[in-house]
Amino acid sequence: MKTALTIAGSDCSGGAGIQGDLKTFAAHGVYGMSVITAVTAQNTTKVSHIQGLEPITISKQIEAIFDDIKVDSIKIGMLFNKRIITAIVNTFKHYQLPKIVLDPVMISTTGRILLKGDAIESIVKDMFPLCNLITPNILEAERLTDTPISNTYDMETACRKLYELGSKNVLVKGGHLRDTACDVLFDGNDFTYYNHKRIDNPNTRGTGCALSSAIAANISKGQNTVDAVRMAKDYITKAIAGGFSIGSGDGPVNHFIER
Ligand SMILES: Nc1ncnc2c1ncn2[C@@H]1O[C@H](COP(=O)(O)OP(=O)(O)O)[C@@H](O)[C@H]1O
Ligand SMILES: Cc1ncc(COP(=O)(O)O)c(N)n1
Repeated sequence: MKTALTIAGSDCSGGAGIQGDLKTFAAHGVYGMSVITAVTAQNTTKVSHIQGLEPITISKQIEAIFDDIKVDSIKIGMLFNKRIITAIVNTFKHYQLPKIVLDPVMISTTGRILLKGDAIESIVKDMFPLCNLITPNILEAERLTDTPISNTYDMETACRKLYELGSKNVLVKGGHLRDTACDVLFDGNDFTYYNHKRIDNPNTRGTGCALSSAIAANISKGQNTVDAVRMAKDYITKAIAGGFSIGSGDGPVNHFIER
């Protein structure tokens, strides 16, 4: 059985974060494990509370897993603050790491800041160079490159700038574009486009979390990055088409679809 580890925040309502990641791993037939960075109280309408965990609690979770179990890939999501990032990076130094897929989560769909301002610099400096792939959405790519993005040409430019920050591959996600849901991958030489039609379904909570976890799961199963992203994009497209309403806000994507 292949394994995958998510290092992310808890979403008690089960759509995004650790809960969405573990559902994605399970749907891929990969044994999922989790290191929780922060506990959020959130639902389909808002994030009402965030408690970042103490760095020692995060380091100890990482050690418990790596001291005992082979980890075939890591997905990283909500990191919340600089102390948490430093703890993870320092603990990582003791282990041989598998490929890392990092979703630089900054703001929830419901509008709450999930990454403090001073943490952005640490992610870029200390984490990006450890990554096989980073998967910013348009807003995150704009913030990280300080450049507005309104089309796929701008996405390519952002990919080039982000690549210089140290990750081996960059995927800029186009879920926030108006007409298409086109994602652009850059490996330092070539661009790969993953172009799907936009699906008209508001139930898209957890899309970014599910996409990055699906990529990690595919990498655990031996896929290269280009194919792992292609398969994950097919997965998320179906999961969004099957997204359903569970509360008064936007509902979650559906991991229980026929494949
Ligand atoms: N309405 C949609 N129809 C089809 N694909 C979508 C839609 N919204 C998002 N996606 C896809 O879902 C994935 C997550 O993208 P995005 O929404 O940009 O990220 P995030 O959840 O981090 O904001 C990407 O592959 C994106 O293209
Ligand atoms: C713990 C956690 N991690 C990530 C997200 C982002 O997901 P979304 O963009 O769907 O709000 C979230 N809302 N909560």
